Amino acid sequence: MVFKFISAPFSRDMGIDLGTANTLVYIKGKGILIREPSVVALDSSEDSVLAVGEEAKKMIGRTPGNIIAVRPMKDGVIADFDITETMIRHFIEKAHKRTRLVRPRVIICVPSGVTEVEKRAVLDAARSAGAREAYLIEEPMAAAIGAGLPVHEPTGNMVVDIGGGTTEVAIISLGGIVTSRSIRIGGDEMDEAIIQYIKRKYNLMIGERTSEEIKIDIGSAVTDEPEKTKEIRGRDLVSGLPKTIEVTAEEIREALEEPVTQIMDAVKYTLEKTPPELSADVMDKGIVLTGGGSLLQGLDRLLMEETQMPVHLAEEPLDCVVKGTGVALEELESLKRVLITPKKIS
Ligand SMILES: Nc1ncnc2c1ncn2[C@@H]1O[C@H](COP(=O)(O)OP(=O)(O)OP(=O)(O)O)[C@@H](O)[C@H]1O
Repeated sequence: MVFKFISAPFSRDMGIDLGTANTLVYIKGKGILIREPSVVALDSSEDSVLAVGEEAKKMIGRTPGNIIAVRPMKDGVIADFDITETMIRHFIEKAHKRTRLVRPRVIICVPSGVTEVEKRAVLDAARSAGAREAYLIEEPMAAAIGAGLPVHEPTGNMVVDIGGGTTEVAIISLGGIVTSRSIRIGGDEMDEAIIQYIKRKYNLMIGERTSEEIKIDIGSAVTDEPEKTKEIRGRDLVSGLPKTIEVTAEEIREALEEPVTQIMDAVKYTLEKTPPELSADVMDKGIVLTGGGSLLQGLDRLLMEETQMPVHLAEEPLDCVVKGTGVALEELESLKRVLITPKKIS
């Protein structure tokens, strides 16, 4: 007997977490298919795109004069619209294996601080990249949905999403954001703080990638192993030559103190502005941390000490936002209320 497999038709509707550091794409019915750095490499002499994503990230800080590696979403806003559009188009096409037969519905997650002009720009980029309908969802809402919080219930849910460029703090109840605060401090700022610290203390210049590695390997908000060390390489600012030094976990904790304190202050500020009934709910259920920055060692513990509230790190914090856009896609009709732009574009 010959079996004939007929592939079930599946919708290519997609959710995109357009992050400062990483872009993730969720395809309805399939899950997360793309997870790549939000970086585009350009050849400035020919004005052409050389690489997008992982391949482009490898070029950061290592490019010859005519090639530039750009992060179009620096600081949680669209720093360069044309390049952002190129990046969105690339990821949409990649997720569709470069077929252009299906015009998908797309939900894009943007930081809550973006301006109306930027929102329109993202929608236009999605449309020109082939979307049939495009919607926007705010990052803290997507993060809360993705972390499995009951956002529709009449109860206070607090989410702190620490991304690359921004930290978004929000209290959500009944499908809406009641109080929120968005600051331009996130993982990137932590990397920068490490660069500045090493420069000040050791007269050594290190690059963004090295500094991110230091943060991930030995960085912390409160450290249990202050003596732990890491060897790092950079350029001596006096001799101009390459040099290797050792830094301790305690030094890196000190370097990260300022951005970490700013995140703590943003959470406390939001709690102060929260209506009492909702803060009582948060007191019971706790604060949920999402986003890659929340993986900084000891950050959850410090937040617990500073707020005297329970703090939970979401499962797979880097994926919460895109998972939230995925849920929004699956339940588009009932969730339209939480989408910023319910009006379809076509
Ligand atoms: N284990 C870790 N410890 C500390 N930081 C980490 C860890 N893993 C990832 N990060 C940091 O998380 C950040 C990226 O997080 P994420 O992908 O959630 O941000 P994003 O969604 O791209 O940014 P945004 O939300 O600002 O648009 C980077 O700064 C990265 O260095």
